[in-house]
Amino acid sequence: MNAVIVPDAAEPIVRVRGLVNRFGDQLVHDGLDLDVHPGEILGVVGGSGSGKSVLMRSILGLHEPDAGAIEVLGIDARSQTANAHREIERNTGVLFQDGALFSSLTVGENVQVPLKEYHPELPDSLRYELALLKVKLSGLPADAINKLPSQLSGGMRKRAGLARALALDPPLLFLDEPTAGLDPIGAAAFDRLIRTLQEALGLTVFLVTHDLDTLYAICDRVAVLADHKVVVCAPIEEVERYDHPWVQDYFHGPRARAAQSGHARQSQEN
Ligand SMILES: Nc1ncnc2c1ncn2[C@@H]1O[C@H](COP(=O)(O)OP(=O)(O)OP(=O)(O)O)[C@@H](O)[C@H]1O
Repeated sequence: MNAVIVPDAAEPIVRVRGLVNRFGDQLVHDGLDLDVHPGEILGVVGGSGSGKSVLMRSILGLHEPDAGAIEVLGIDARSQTANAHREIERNTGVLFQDGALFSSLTVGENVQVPLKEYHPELPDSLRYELALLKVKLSGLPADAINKLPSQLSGGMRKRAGLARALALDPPLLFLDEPTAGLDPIGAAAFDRLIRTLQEALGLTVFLVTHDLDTLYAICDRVAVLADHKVVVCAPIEEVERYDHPWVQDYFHGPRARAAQSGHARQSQEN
């Protein structure tokens, strides 16, 4: 039986060392190092094709890297054993970009998929109640539980995906561009939801994003992928000042100025 792992507060919850990924002649990662600290929201940014998704998939054991070491909650993610794979799956929730819900299952049935897999001993009624709790926790109305994904808006589908990611109470949550495709008000609400859940549940969050507002609003640290590695990983105020062409373009372009002034305005209001 795979149990929930309580993260060691003194150790990185994810540790990546010397990661190498290539596809044919194309080098994606070349000696990439990264630590994710317990209890933080880490934003991962980088240009299109810089390898954010491949990094996330490598950490989750969904992609086999060419070289390097990856530890997740003390488990060797590169170990080929089925038990290591299940331990990681049991302790991580993942929200993929499109929600990745089963289209023929209702929201409630989708949320119950991991519960059925890891807790087959639970009676159906209790599994339903647990799914309902996660649906509500994710900010959906209770009646969404009986709807099919096609009956929901894009934002609601993301919330349903989040409910499923939280089904097993994982200590570690991976979010792949959670605000992509949402309008600015919906995106800000989703950011707030992630921060609230992270604080209430003590989660660690690995968040791949292009959304500058998200970085300013909720990320404790930001890791920038460029030149096949993490060139800087620090609180956003430090990252903004980092002397690297991509970082300077990204954090000092017109969109960044809008996000920064919005963030400053919000901080003043609070
Ligand atoms: N299975 C694969 N086969 C071949 N090439 C791949 C595969 N997966 C990813 N790549 C390549 O690896 C590079 C990094 O891809 P990845 O999806 O990680 O980028 P990303 O930083 O997430 O980009 P985006 O911001 O556009 O989503 C890209 O050039 C991509 O084409």
